[in-house]
Amino acid sequence: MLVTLEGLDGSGKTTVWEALQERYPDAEFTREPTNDSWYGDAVYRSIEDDDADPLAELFLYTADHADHLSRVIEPALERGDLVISDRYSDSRFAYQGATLETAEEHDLADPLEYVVDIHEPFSITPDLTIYLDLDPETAATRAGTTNKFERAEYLASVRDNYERLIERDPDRFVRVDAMQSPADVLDAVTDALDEAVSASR
Ligand SMILES: Nc1ncnc2c1ncn2[C@@H]1O[C@H](COP(=O)(O)OP(=O)(O)OP(=O)(O)O)[C@@H](O)[C@H]1O
Ligand SMILES: Cc1cn([C@H]2C[C@H](O)[C@@H](COP(=O)(O)O)O2)c(=O)[nH]c1=O
Repeated sequence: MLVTLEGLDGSGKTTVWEALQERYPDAEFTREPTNDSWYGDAVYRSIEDDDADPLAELFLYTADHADHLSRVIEPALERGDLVISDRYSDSRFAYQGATLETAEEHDLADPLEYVVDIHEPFSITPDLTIYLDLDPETAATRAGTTNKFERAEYLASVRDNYERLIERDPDRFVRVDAMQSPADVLDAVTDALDEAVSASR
């Protein structure tokens, strides 16, 4: 079973992902961008480059995703493991969808749909996606505005894209209010996860 954690920068995904490791010691915990491959290294270089071409950046993230799938996710799912990923393809749909929306050099009719279509032939849709919902201003403040993505105005359009994704596939998403205390957020995530894991047995 594949479970993903999604949300804006600073929404608390990594805090939750780390806490879940105690509760699910046998699960495969993983993340995107990956932090153990040269594909992930290339993505982190692009994140630091304010002038990166948005389409080139999309394909770097997508290359990292393809490697992540074949090297980590597919083998774990074949073993029957529970896989919990801190960010996954919805991050690309929401973030690169937003970046390409304002990219003057690339005139795509619907950038979010374009990014979804690129993934369609090879990617795996998560069984459950937990969306930590937070307003863009709080997200940018918590994230510390350390890279080009962590700005409230940009995060507002990323949030709109997450709403579109939830609307397209409401049964896959569980929305958790990320303004709650970390303990309450963790409780809500754990409830959703426990329920999905029991239902899959
Ligand atoms: N529920 C919460 N309430 C208040 N602060 C929180 C909460 N959850 C996490 N934080 C704090 O917000 C900051 C960002 O948290 P975290 O790194 O878990 O977010 P993230 O979604 O993984 O961010 P990013 O996508 O930028 O890596 C950290 O300082 C963390 O301690
Ligand atoms: C997977 C993925 C991530 N991003 C962005 C979101 C963040 O600002 C950075 C790094 O992620 P982290 O969780 O803060 O380490 O990358 C993106 O734009 N597109 C993606 O597919």
